[in-house]
Amino acid sequence: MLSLIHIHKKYGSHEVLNFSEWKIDSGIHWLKGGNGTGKSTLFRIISGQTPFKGKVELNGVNLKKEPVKFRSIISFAEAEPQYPLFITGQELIDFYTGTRNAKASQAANLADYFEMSAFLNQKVGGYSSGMLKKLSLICAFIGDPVLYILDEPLITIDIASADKLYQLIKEKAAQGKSFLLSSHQEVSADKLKLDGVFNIDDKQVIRL
Ligand SMILES: Nc1ncnc2c1ncn2[C@@H]1O[C@H](COP(=O)(O)OP(=O)(O)OP(=O)(O)O)[C@@H](O)[C@H]1O
Repeated sequence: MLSLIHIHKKYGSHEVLNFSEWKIDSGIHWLKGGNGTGKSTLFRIISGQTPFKGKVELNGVNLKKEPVKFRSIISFAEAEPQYPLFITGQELIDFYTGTRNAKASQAANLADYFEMSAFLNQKVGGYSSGMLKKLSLICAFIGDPVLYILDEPLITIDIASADKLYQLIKEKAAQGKSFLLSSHQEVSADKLKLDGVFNIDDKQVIRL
């Protein structure tokens, strides 16, 4: 499903990632690693958000050769989402719905599911960190991508929302969708059956 070949990533002279190959099949995958080991960097590479050396392919679609097609089949939720403070949640959702050719009803259902509907006409600048995170998760689930990349999806959201997120991931995975998750908290096996657990160590991605 996803393959990364000969990946090199530096910020200035600071090399963060350097490995020859990482391949994963479809399923739910969890990426571990201490602070600053490169999890977010790896996710940004796969989602086409940062320049890198190497090759990334998802279901045979090459990120560098077909960037628009590639981006249309992935969804990425940042660990710490940042949006212009003056837009409303609804405006952001409408943007995602439009660019992903999704139905407005899908976003409305997601907003209801995460109990965000009442806040969507407020400006994002007034949101709490948990509300902002839930908005980013709603946006990530808009459309019909192949792979969902959720960077630290559990931070700042309450327990009920985390359980809802687990449920949604399970439903999507049952439909054949794949997930790449990072979390400093343990993902308990009774909540989510993981197909792969990986660690970033010494610039490499290692299966645990
Ligand atoms: N935009 C950037 N410019 C310069 N250095 C960066 C940038 N982004 C990340 N880094 C550096 O790259 C390294 C990896 O950072 P990254 O955010 O990918 O780690 P992480 O594993 O996600 O960390 P955490 O668990 O703390 O969120 C760190 O040393 C960080 O300082």
